[in-house]
Amino acid sequence: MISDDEFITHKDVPGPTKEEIRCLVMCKSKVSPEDIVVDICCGTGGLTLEFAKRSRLVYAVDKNLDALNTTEKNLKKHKLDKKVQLIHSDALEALRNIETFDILMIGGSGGDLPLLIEEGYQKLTQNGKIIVTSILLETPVEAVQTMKKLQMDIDIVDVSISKGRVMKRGTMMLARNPITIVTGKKN
Ligand SMILES: C[S@@+](CC[C@H](N)C(=O)[O-])C[C@H]1O[C@@H](n2cnc3c(N)ncnc32)[C@H](O)[C@@H]1O
Repeated sequence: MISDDEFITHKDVPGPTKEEIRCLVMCKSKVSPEDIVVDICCGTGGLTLEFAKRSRLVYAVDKNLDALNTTEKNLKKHKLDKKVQLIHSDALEALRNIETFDILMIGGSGGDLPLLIEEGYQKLTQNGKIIVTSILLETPVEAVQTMKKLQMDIDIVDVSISKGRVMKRGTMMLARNPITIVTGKKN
């Protein structure tokens, strides 16, 4: 796993998905070296880079050019740029133009989540997975409702991570936002 402080960041782009959450996403995705992955809403590239290390090809999509440029810088820094195709586009439009894939990662939806899941499902290979990570309460509910309609196998994990800061007097545990990870597998 790449440490959080090894990512180049940009003031107008949300930082990378935290290392411990990336770890869980990789575990839930069961990504393999043959897989094609689509990471929509790639942001700083936190998940794009982890998938690139473990798969055949990643399509990284973001509508914000600063985000794509930041992802590109991080890919170059970690020598993973050959594995990734960057797409500057709205998520739904990008999905409509990609033929097929094994894993669809949705790390932000801009309000189109059910549509994204439905469109992604059509292109997903047998046993392929759609993963949704969220800090909002409503997003996992929307994801589960849509995946249920599509008769996917659904796994839901909600994690609250605290990181320890070692100080002179002792160690202070600092809480981070709870994150929900919803994974749907196509039957
Ligand atoms: C929280 S960040 C993703 C962080 C990323 N997973 C990482 O680990 O670095 C969300 C990103 O989603 C992008 N985004 C939001 N709605 C979008 C949409 N409809 N189409 C494409 N990108 C979108 C934003 O521009 C932003 O860069």
